[in-house]
Amino acid sequence: MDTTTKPAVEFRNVNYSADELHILKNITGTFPEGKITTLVGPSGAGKSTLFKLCNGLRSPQSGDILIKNKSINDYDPVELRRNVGIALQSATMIKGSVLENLELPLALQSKSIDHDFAEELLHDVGLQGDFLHRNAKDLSGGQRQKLSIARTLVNRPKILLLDEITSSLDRVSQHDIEELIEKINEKYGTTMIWITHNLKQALDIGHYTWVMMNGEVIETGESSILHSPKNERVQQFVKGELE
Ligand SMILES: Nc1ncnc2c1ncn2[C@@H]1O[C@H](COP(=O)(O)OP(=O)(O)OP(=O)(O)O)[C@@H](O)[C@H]1O
Repeated sequence: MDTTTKPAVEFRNVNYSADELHILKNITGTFPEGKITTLVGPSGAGKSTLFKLCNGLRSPQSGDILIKNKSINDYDPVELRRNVGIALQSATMIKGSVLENLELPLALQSKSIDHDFAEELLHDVGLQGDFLHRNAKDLSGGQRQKLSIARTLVNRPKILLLDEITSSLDRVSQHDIEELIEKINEKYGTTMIWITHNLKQALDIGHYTWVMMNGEVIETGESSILHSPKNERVQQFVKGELE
């Protein structure tokens, strides 16, 4: 892993269990600041659970998670949400306009969004300003995902967690979103952690990768390790022999 870049997120011996299941086992590692790191691994490896620990939805039984060198335990929930945004595969919308959806993170803090800022956010994700007054339910899947990403940018998070954000999209929209994430990463230096089942995407877009299996981090490094992994189980995984 990169030793020259500061970590945006650091896991130190993190263990997490639920219902007597040891889901994350002694996770140690860093997600470098300003880089895109992909999180890959078979279904049930613990990838989404790791995200829930990063944004405070779950707490580990032991170990520590540092966000920008400060223990996650020392963040209040609003400060944590401002620093760590999340976008999900489902890109869930509330009933109403694009503007109302974009405003949601601020509405939760009883604030409204500045119109110019709303247009700038749409522009950042490649949507025209006149989308603001459209009904969110009329958007295509790709447009909904762009809006969902714009919504996570309202708080200008330093870290963005992306959970399978392209897996329900067609190839063109998928490519659009990949370009968009690269653009945001370059423009704002946002650290991205991206769960994907698409290894080509991990190779094309990710600077670094973590390979997880059965709650453990098995191999990490530059994304190119996916071309020739050292670990035998990771070799099987990249050949598609593990589900
Ligand atoms: N609250 C919970 N109680 C019990 N088991 C859980 C809980 N949350 C997750 N698990 C289990 O922990 C394991 C890891 O789940 P997780 O969703 O993190 O995996 P994943 O790598 O994201 O999988 P996928 O790629 O299929 O989304 C799974 O076996 C899951 O069933």
